[in-house]
Amino acid sequence: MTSRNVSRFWEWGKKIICVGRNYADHAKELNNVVPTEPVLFLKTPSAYLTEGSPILIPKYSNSVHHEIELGVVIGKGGTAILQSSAMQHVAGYALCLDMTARDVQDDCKSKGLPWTLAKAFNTSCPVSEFIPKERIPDPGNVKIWLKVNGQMRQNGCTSQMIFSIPFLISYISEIITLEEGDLILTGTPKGVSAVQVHDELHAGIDDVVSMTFKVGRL
Ligand SMILES: CC(=O)CC(=O)C(=O)O
Ligand SMILES: [Mg+2]
Repeated sequence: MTSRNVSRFWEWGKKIICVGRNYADHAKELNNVVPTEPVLFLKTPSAYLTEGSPILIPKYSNSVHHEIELGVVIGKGGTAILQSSAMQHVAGYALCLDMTARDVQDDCKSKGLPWTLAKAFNTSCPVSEFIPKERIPDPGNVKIWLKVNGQMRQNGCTSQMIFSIPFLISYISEIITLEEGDLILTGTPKGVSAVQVHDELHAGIDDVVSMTFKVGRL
């Protein structure tokens, strides 16, 4: 038994594993090919942000995009987890933002460089409160939405994911051992766009959870 409470997973310093291009409509809006295998990248724990503190646009970017995503919080670790038992490793969920310095990412892509500067900067992973798994009986069919200053920008459904949550847990755990407190970001639907200083981002999962973040600059 651990004395820590997974409902405050962002304080644990564990891994943030992100899946990219998991929605065909988003891959297409950025002129990316629709993948046949998951595209993975990482954020560091200093990317975590909870409500009440602002998202900070880094000095080196002029185009930071919002990406609303369903996050899966791991409750029981494992390596080479079978798809059939993958959901037993889930403690719950969180609504997450994969804030992305798109101009930097485009530059990295053109030079064949890794995406760390674009994806892993401090405050690049705002998260909602923890949602126990019982509150989302079918995580493969929930609506995730995001408004900027009251205007709907992203309004997708996790049923549009190319790779399901059990598949992702199994696939990732073959490569990277999953631990209690890790977070998997499952990709974003279409509608990503640049945010500006003083913007207000308001997002939700069906009627399960909502969260609000303001945007600032370093
Ligand atoms: C092109 C991307 O930034 C991929 C990504 O993060 C996604 O959610 O899709
Ligand atoms: Mg993303």
